[in-house]
Amino acid sequence: MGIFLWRRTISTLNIRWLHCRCLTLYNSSHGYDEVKIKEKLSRFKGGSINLSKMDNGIAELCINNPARMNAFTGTMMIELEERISDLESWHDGKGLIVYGAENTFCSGSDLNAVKAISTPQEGMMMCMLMQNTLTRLQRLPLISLAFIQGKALGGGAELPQLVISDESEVRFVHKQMGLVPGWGGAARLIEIIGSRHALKLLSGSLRVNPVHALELGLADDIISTGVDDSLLEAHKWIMQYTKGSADVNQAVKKVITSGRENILADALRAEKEIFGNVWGGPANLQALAKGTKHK
Ligand SMILES: CC[C@H](C(=O)O)C(=O)SCCNC(=O)CCNC(=O)[C@H](O)C(C)(C)COP(=O)(O)OP(=O)(O)OC[C@H]1O[C@@H](n2cnc3c(N)ncnc32)[C@H](O)[C@@H]1OP(=O)(O)O
Repeated sequence: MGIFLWRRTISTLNIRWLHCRCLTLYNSSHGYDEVKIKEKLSRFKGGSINLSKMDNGIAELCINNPARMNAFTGTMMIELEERISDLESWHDGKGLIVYGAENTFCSGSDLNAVKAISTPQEGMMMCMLMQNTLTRLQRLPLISLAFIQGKALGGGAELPQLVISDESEVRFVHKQMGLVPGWGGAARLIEIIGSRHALKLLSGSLRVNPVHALELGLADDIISTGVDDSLLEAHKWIMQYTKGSADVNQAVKKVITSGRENILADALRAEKEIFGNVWGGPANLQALAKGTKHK
C-alpha cells in the first residue's frame, strides 16, 4: 500500500506571536464570541480527539469518531482546540502526527451538528473557531504531518495537508453541499498548490488520489506499507526531520514559520531573535565541542 506524506504546510507569524504564541486570527473585535460558540457546540456530543505525547518528542493526535467516519462533532471541535493549547506549551515537542481512527481520516463536520448550526452567524462562528484552531495547529513549532487512510472529505480535507494511502481519497465536497471551505481550507490550498489547481479541486469537487496528489505537489513522499504498521511508517518518516534537541527543532520550525507569513524585514528580525535563542545554547556548544564533521 502506498502512503503519500504531505508535510504540513508552514504558515508563519509575526515576531510578537513567536514570543507569546497566543495570537489568534479572530477575537471579540471580529465579533467572535468563543464562549457562545463553544456553548452551542458542546451540545453536539460524541467522539474524541486523543493526544499522546511520546518520550521521543513525537506526538500523535487521533481524530476518533469511527462510527461516523471520524466526523467532527461539536465537542470534538472544542477538544481539538484544547489539545492544540496543550501542544503549544509542550517544551519537549519535536513532531506531530495527525491521523484518523480505524483506518479512515475524517469526513468533515458531523452533519447532525451542521443541520443544527442553522444561522449564517453561527456557521461563521464555527468557522472562526476552527480557523483559529487549525491556524494554531499549523503554527505549532513542531514538524508535523497527518495521514489519511480512507477518506478525507469536506472539513476533513481542510485539516493539515495530508498523507494518503493508495486506496484513500481527499475530496473537497463543499460545493455539492452548497458551500465553500470554511475552516481555512481554500486559502491554504491556494498557498500549497496554486489558485489554478485549487479552483479545479473545489469547483469540480474532484477526488484526489495519491498519484494526483504527487503531481499537484501536495504529496511530499510515498511510503509503501501495510495497514497495520502505517502509523509506525509515519513515525519513521517524521523522525528524518526531528533529529536533535527539541529547542533546535522548534527553532527551525519557527524561522520557517516566520519567514513565510511576514514581510521580509519582519522575517529577518524574527530570524535574528530565534538565532539568538540557540546561539551558544546546549546543542550549539555540544556541537562545537565535538567538532562535528558533516559527512
Ligand atoms: C466546513 C466544513 C463543512 C461544514 O462544516 O460545513 C463540512 O465538513 S460538512 C460535512 C462534509 N462531509 C460529508 O459530506 C461527508 C459525508 N459522508 C460521506 O460522504 C460518506 O459517509 C463517506 C464517503 C465519508 C463514507 O461512506 P461509506 O459508505 O464508506 O460510509 P457511510 O456513508 O455508511 O458512513 C458510515 C457512517 O458514518 C456516518 N457519517 C459519515 N460521514 C458523516 C458526517 N460527516 N457526519 C455525520 N455522520 C457521518 C454515516 O451517516 C454512517 O452512519 P450510519 O449511522 O451507519 O448511517
